[in-house]
Amino acid sequence: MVTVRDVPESEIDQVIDLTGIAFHERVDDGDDRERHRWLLRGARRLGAYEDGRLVGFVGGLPMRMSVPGGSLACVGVTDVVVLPTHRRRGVLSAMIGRLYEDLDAPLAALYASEGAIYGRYGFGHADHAAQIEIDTVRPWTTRIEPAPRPLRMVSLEEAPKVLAPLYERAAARRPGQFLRDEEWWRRWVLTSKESGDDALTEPRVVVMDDAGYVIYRTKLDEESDDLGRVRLMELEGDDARVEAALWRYLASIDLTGRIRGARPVDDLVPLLAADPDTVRITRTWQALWVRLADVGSALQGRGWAEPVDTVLRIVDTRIPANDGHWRLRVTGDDATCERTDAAPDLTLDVRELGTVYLGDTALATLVRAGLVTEHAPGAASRLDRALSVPRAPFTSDDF
Ligand SMILES: CC(=O)SCCNC(=O)CCNC(=O)[C@H](O)C(C)(C)COP(=O)(O)OP(=O)(O)OC[C@H]1O[C@@H](n2cnc3c(N)ncnc32)[C@H](O)[C@@H]1OP(=O)(O)O
Repeated sequence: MVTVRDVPESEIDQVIDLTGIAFHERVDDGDDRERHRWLLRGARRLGAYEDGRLVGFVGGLPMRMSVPGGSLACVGVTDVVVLPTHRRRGVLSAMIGRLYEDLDAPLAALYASEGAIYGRYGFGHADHAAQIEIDTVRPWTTRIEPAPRPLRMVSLEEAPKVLAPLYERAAARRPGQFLRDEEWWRRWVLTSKESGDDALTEPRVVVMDDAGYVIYRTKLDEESDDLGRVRLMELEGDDARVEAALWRYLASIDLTGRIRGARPVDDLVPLLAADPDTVRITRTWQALWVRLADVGSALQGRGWAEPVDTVLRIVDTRIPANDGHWRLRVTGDDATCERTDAAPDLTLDVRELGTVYLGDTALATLVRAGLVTEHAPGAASRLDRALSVPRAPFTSDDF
């Protein structure tokens, strides 16, 4: 018989060993394990136990996510694992059920190892990422004049303080970003570990003071005579000229001939490049999944692009407090979302609400796909106009 309960701090190493088995990873003693311990110490830890032995785990990180017009508390769901000997017996469902009993944030979010898993728990894919590759073998220039201000390389020690205000501004402009404290910067972002590629250098940080920054790693191609590569981790600029200067800097790094990185789908670089043939989007993928844990607070807590007054029939089989009719009324800067008995304009599963919440996918497209029912003609398009965001949502942090 499997039971679900909190995992004490003393058992964190057992959790890490379990994740190694489920994710097919080596978990050596060392920096990676210490980093993982740190992450789990700060998490809500739910374990599934059989005869006192840990057979499943779900972690919940207390995070804060940028949403249109501000930020909201969000549980970052991580390290979801079940021992291979116990799979497909409902262990994950039991752990998620327990997690949902006392989620203390309007939102939950996760990265899915497989897209087929989390829709049933009310998560919808909420943003996309694009893999951008830039050929920089020949001199690379931009169509606009890059900001002429100097760039300086900053040590990893100094970086969190310098980058924090720049990142906060960037997160305020773009939904889907997680706010960071100094420890998160040091242990999670600016770390030489977990790059997924041992040949990559530690992160390099280059800043244009009070305007933008780039974090990247580099790697020489030892198997061929090709030039090395720049692995872009983050690039944020307050305006296009600052971004142009940062891209041009990356393109000019000696002994490298290619830049590669995961970027927002509306990244400016394909437009900025003087020779657009040098920039390729090699693939796009669904990145973060979002779950509205508390529909009322999540809808009330985000900013809206236009006034709207609509009734939604939300179907939520896992969190009953969300299930039912909700009236969303947005006037000026004020938004209310309350229960109602009124007839709905739209009927949708809470999963679909996660998909449209950050402005990534249009509700009208979900109506077209037969996933949302529109009772009042035009209701989806009206809500889409209110949901719309000036920049595509994107998430830099992986967890
Ligand atoms: C945020 C993250 O950490 S993502 C990482 C997820 N973890 C992994 O990929 C590691 C390897 N896999 C595992 O550890 C496990 O197989 C898990 C966690 C994915 C699933 O755990 P299980 O205990 O087997 O899931 P459980 O038995 O509760 O299944 C619940 C439902 O999900 C379905 N399901 C579970 N895993 C999958 C999957 N990989 N693909 C499709 N459906 C799945 C089951 O069929 C079941 O469906 P039903 O409710 O219609 O009957």
